[in-house]
Amino acid sequence: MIFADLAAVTGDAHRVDRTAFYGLTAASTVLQAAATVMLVPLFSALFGDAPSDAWPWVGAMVVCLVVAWLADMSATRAGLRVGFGVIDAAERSGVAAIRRLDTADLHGDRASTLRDLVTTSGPDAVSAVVLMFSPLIHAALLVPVLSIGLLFVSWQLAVAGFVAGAALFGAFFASRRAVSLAEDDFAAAGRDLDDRMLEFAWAQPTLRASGVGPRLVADVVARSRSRGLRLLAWQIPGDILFSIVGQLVLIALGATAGALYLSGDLEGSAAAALIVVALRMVESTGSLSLLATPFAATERTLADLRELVAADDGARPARGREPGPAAVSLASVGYVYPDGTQALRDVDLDIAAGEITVIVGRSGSGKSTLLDVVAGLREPSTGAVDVAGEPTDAADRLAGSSVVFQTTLLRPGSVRDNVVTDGHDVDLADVADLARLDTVLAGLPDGWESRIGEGGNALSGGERQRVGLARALAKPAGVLLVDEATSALDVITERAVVDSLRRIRGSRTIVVVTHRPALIAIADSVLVLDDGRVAESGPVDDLLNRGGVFADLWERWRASEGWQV
Ligand SMILES: Nc1ncnc2c1ncn2[C@@H]1O[C@H](COP(=O)(O)OP(=O)(O)OP(=O)(O)O)[C@@H](O)[C@H]1O
Repeated sequence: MIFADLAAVTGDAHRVDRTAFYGLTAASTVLQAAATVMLVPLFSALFGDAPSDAWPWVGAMVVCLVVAWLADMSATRAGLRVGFGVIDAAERSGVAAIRRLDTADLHGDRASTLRDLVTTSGPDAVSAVVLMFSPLIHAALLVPVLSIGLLFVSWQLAVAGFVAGAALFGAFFASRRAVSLAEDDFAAAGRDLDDRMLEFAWAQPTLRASGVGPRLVADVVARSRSRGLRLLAWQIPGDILFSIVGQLVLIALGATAGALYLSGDLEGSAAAALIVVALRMVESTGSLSLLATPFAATERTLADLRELVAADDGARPARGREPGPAAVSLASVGYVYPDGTQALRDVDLDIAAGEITVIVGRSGSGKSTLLDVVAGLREPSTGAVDVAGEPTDAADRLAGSSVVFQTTLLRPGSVRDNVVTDGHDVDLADVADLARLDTVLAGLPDGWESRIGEGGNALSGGERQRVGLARALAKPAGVLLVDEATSALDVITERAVVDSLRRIRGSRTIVVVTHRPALIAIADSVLVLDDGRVAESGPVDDLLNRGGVFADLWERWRASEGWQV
């Protein structure tokens, strides 16, 4: 339902504006209906024995119309504020959703829906609130209110008014339904086209060589065009149906008034006034015929936005709750990339809350993919991931974990901007101490306020990683994931990172992808991946004693690094 969707998208922050918008629009409609029905006594007085009796009615009409006009102006302002609430929601939740996008999503309709929502449909909804909701409320209320007013003149006319209103709304919803179905078809064809273009871009050499690619794209363009024509073809009968019903309503009301006049139940002046009332009824609902197409589009946009906002809210950590370390368990987790590469197969894993787990394995064995799944950056293709004993989806895990990536990207701004990214209350001194960022800050001209990143102070790889670690620690998440961050660190910084992980041990569940002995040495348990499967797992000493894959890898790393644990 479009009103419920608007409320869900704009939220509590716009509750007052929405109430003001609906209330003032309804008040204006009732006043306009009252002014229209006043034509009946006004005409009777004007053409009766004492025409001067018409003045009070003229005065009342003017008052009603002026107050209605003032209410409309205030309603428009409130409606615009609600519209801006829609844009805010589209931008905020759209950007959050784009940040959560998995590569697999690019090969479906999600990316193009998101693009439309953030760039066009969301902003279009600003004007839609005023230009569409107002006439809709107006038309929906005016006919019944006019019909109630007609009860004071003649019950037959009131009944005719109610029937006419029902017919006009029936015509509106029928044409809106037809347009909506054709639009779904058209949108599906558009998404198909997006998919084919991406597919063509990815697999160009093969598709070009086989000569199939251009034909596939041409076919899908032709399909999209034919659905576009079908959409047009549905819009036209919708409009025609509405104007036919409008004419019939006018004739029926005119005929009822004429019959009542001929039977002597209605004065001539009242019958003349009623023709004006009937015209007003048809004219106010007539604007609905033009709204069928944009209405269907706005309905879809608001429904999509509502889903987006709900997903975004779900991705936010519960406010005021300081998450403790959480157990993580994976059951039969598999992951297949869109190109068919099976990166994980049947992975079972139990990580106790507060433990440090290190994932090792040869290049391409699936370590980063596994970390991405736990981080909520990817949804597994099969299997399930539970956190703190609860089943989760990617959005839950994204909200409950923080990640240090192999390289830390800095955005233009201060060190503080780069560390405190989600507006949480953070003890910066503590974070700087834990991430060993204090020595980096000491070397910068303005400490936390020093500009870094593009156009700012250049930081070394090790310094960037410490900013990355501080950023991850600043997020109050129960799970900390580290993806080979130490490969970019010098030995001194690496020792500092190992030291900070030791110090936060127990306060978060930590999972590290690495092949560095210094990090492996602090692990409570090690998981060895091989071709996407768990080859071995257990405490370091057990695995070394077992003399399997891990013992082999360990010897090689130590030999190549000359590192003494
Ligand atoms: N975006 C992608 N699309 C398709 N295949 C991918 C993608 N990313 C990784 N892969 C493949 O998935 C498998 C696992 O990759 P992953 O990066 O998880 O391994 P890894 O153990 O982290 O490797 P490395 O140590 O080299 O970083 C590999 O075969 C890799 O080629």
